[in-house]
Amino acid sequence: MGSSPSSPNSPTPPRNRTSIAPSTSRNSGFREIQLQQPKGAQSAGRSPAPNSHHQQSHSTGKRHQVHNRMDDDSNFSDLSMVAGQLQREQTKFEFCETDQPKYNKDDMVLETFYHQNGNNYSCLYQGGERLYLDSFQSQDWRPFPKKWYSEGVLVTDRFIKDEDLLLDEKHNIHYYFDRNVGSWVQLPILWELHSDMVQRLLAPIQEALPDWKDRHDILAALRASNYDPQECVTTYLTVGDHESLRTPKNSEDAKLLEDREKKIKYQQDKIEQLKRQLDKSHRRIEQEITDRKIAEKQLKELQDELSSLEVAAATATARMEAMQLERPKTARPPSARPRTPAKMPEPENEIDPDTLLSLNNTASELHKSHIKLKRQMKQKLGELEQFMKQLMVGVMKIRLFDNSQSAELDELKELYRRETVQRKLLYNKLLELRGNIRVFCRCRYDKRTSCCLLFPSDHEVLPPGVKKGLKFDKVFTPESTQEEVFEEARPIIMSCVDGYNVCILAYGQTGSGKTYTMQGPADNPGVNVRAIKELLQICQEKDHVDYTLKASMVEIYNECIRDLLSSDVKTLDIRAKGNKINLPGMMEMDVESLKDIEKIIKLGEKNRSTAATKMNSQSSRSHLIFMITVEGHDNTSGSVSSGTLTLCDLAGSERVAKTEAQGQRLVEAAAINKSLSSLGQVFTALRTGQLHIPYRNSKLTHILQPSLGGDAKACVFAMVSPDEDNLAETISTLQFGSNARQVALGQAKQNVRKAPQGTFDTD
Ligand SMILES: Nc1ncnc2c1ncn2[C@@H]1O[C@H](COP(=O)(O)OP(=O)(O)OP(=O)(O)O)[C@@H](O)[C@H]1O
Repeated sequence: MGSSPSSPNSPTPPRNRTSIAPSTSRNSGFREIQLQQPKGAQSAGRSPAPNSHHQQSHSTGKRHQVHNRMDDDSNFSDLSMVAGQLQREQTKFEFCETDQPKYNKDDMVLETFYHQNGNNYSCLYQGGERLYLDSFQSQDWRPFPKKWYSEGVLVTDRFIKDEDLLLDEKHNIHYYFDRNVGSWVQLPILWELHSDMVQRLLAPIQEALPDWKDRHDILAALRASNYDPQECVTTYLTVGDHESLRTPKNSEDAKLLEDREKKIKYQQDKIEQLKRQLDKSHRRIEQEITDRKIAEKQLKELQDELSSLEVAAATATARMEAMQLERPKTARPPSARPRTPAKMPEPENEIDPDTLLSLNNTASELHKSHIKLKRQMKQKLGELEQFMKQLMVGVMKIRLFDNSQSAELDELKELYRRETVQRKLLYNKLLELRGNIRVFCRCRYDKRTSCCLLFPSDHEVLPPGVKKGLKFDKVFTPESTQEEVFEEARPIIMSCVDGYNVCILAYGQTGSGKTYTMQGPADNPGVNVRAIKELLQICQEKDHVDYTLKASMVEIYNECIRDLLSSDVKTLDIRAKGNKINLPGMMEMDVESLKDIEKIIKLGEKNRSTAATKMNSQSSRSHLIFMITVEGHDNTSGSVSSGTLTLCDLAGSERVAKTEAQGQRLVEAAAINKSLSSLGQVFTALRTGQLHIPYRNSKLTHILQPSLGGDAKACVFAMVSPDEDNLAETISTLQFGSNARQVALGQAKQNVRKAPQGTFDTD
């Protein structure tokens, strides 16, 4: 929409004020105009009051500086006269921007702008900004065009006070009660900053976090925390960086997310690098310790050798001295020996002087080698000492490095954790912006027939004979694979682990491929098995959280809920506890692996076909609902989260007339039609923001209430046939999907609490 008004407050007629009259203003330069509304006058076409109780209390509330004089009948004729004159003459007003009244900074003022072309608009003025309401139906506030200052008259109606405001908690939207027309009007988000209520909530946050100055940021965080200041502060402290609490601009969300992911990747790489360095240092320390052990061993060997040499030297010296003492006289110098050997035999213990000489030489050699060894030993000891010193310095250095690295590692881990939290916040924000209900269209593959539908883009389907294509979050053509289909549903599985109620359902006429998409053949499974596999994998990856998964399976046949996991396929009742649903006595089975799930699905299918045979019905005539509750106990924070994944294969949506159903088939068809049209009504009520959502109109919508309300995320598959013969059903399915796609659920709420509590209670 452009900046200039497309139309006045139309299709809603302008306010039904019958007269206006100028009077003198308190503020110079502003023409104060008194308004009068005749008794019983109502502005037709205004949105209905969301809460009649509030309406009543406000309509009797006190007025603030209002120039309306509702009871002053004496002005009536004067005012009528001036209004008539204004409209007749198409007055060229002289009012200009500088003429506006001097309101206080935080005043929130409701005004009416009377355009010279005869239309009038509700305006809001606050802190220098003025907005006008372009259409009551869309509640679309736009900046007040500057040129209008010379094209009409602005009239101060009233100052909006806290008691005039109403917070619609489901949608987090503030309304104010427009007493002049007796209806509620949505406030633009940023005006909340000026409401007394929001200011009261801002005060404790600013007191707790004085560094957090940007009030727009705080408001965004408050909205994200459901207006709970305590939760807002806790989130800020958990995340540790208020950047993450900023509501990013829609167009920048994806980029922000990408940046965060890059940062996380960078930090993960750095952690890896540090880990590698740490490993290297540990290996170095180990090597040095081994070297030291070898050196110590060598030293010990040298010492042993030295001591044995010392012993040998001492023994030799002693023997030599003893011999010298015993034979001093018998020993002769070699020169004195006779040239011919003497005939007399040598006495037995007389030692040959040569031997003595050689022994002497040996002793002196030994002595020399002893001295040499001692020297070497001393040198080696000095070297070893030096080496030990170096080793100690090395070990110290490595220890220091180790400490600093582990500190850095801790810091990086903390950063990583923060980034992950921020990524999650952004991711949820992105999902919210995309809408908590995502609707996909899938056209079944059929080799017997060509496809009658056109697919102008990945997001549009154009049936033959229809001028404008119907838009979806994604369109899957007959050639799309089961993997591609699941890829689009995958992101919400993560949300289930985080404590959100999540629902995936397939809607469409019989034979359009609902069961193929949800269940799929064994060798090419559909969304159900892939979703549960993903769920189990995510749960396994989070090692600080203990998860308990429980599965249950029910079918709704002729408005009767049957427990497919109980041996006697008993029927169940629904009990409601607020937004939560109990199915007393419903069988729940523990799930730890994919095998458990396969067994459960097999058991459910067996019981389903047995029940169908007994009832003489077909299984496709009932809605199949498979529920997995995921309860997580966080060992670090002690919090308990609980989410439910609901997988729903709806019964065929074909019309009774077309199937020419009779007897039991007619009863079945009527029950299916009732529940599917209730589902449509729920989507319509959510889309139009009705206060009452008719969940209880059918067992199907009642069971799905926790997954379709304001605190859930859902994926709807609108399944269509490629065959032209089924065109009427195809268009009806596409319209159903398109209707569901326009549903804007409120901010999804995480089910995180202190004490365990199941969404689907079986007691
Ligand atoms: N994308 C596809 N590729 C190949 N075959 C498909 C595809 N979609 C459906 N089929 C086949 O079309 C037939 C009908 O599909 P399916 O049983 O899933 O329809 P349905 O909508 O669940 O019907 P019902 O409402 O009766 O349960 C099956 O034989 C199925 O194998």
